[in-house]
Amino acid sequence: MRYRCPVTSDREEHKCDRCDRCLSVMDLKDKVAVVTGAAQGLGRSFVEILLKNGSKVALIDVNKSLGDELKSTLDQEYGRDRTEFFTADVTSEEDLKGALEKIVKTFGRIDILCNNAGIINEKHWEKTIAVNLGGVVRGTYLALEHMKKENGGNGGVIINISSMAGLGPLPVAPIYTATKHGVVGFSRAMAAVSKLADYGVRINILCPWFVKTSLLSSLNSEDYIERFLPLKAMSETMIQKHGCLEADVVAKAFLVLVKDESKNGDALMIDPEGAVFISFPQKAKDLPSTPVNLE
Ligand SMILES: NC(=O)C1=CN([C@@H]2O[C@H](COP(=O)(O)OP(=O)(O)OC[C@H]3O[C@@H](n4cnc5c(N)ncnc54)[C@H](O)[C@@H]3O)[C@@H](O)[C@H]2O)C=CC1
Ligand SMILES: CCCCCC(=O)/C=C/[C@H]1C=CC(=O)[C@@H]1CCCCCCC(=O)O
Repeated sequence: MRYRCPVTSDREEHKCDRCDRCLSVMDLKDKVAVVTGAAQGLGRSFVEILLKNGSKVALIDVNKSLGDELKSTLDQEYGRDRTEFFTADVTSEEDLKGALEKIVKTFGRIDILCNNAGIINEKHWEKTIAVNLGGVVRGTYLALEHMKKENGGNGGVIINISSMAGLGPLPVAPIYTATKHGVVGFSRAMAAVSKLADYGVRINILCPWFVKTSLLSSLNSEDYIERFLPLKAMSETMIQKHGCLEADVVAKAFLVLVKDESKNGDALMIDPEGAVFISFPQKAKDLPSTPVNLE
């Protein structure tokens, strides 16, 4: 079917502010993407939408059995050369550094990184900080070494998965809330660094509402929310009132952040009513517009 602009209905060259022709849209064909926490849930949905858009995808997860199982499933649907699975713990510098080096050796480059691995554990809260915030920081820093133009990289985009708990309090999980707020702040700051240092890498944030995955069951278990268990009814009420998202719907919002090359330092919130870009308080002061050499 011939292309028709959704805004102007034009079929020829034109100017508008929404369609793929006019928006600077990243072509995902033959790009190399990396997804952490890829073996199930949202990570699996991000892997699948990237494959459907023509990318090659490196899957990283600490769960070897689930990762091997998914790799085998994807081989049958997309062919063996479109994906690779690497067992790695995002809290380990050695693991994640090694995995990214193997990925560059295998696929030759990294164009897209999704720091998705995350847990809810208010009992062992130091682990939650290590995975949800430490893992995002580590993945961002390690991938930038391969992606930034000053290192001979091709640039690209990093999508860090926060949560709506990165924008407001989730009382049943205060440490989870803190880590997700940290992901928002860190990612927006690194997006500014990338712009100032001319890395050529966009860094964006995805903030989903409750999604039907295995993580959600953590909110009902004393093993994971411990002293906040009496508050679990709050989350149940929110889910009953507003509903729960499907992972493949969240993946469509993820794709917007990947493809729209005008987005850097932007946070996209998605809940059952839809997706909206978050407007943050105006910057306290204007950032310098000229690139700064950080070496
Ligand atoms: N499910 C939900 O309601 C929401 C989830 N999120 C976020 O989305 C991301 C994905 O969550 P879900 O898919 O729901 O969870 P999930 O539990 O279904 O999948 C998470 C994956 O991450 C992996 N993982 C955990 N720790 C790891 C580590 N140290 N190293 C490597 N891999 C590790 C797990 O093995 C698992 O395969 C998380 O960052 C979560 O905080 C955000 C908002 C809502
Ligand atoms: C298991 C992960 C839970 C994901 C859903 C979630 O984090 C929900 C959080 C909400 C619960 C109470 C809140 O206050 C949280 C959301 C606050 C959203 C704030 C929206 C900000 C804005 O509209 O600009």
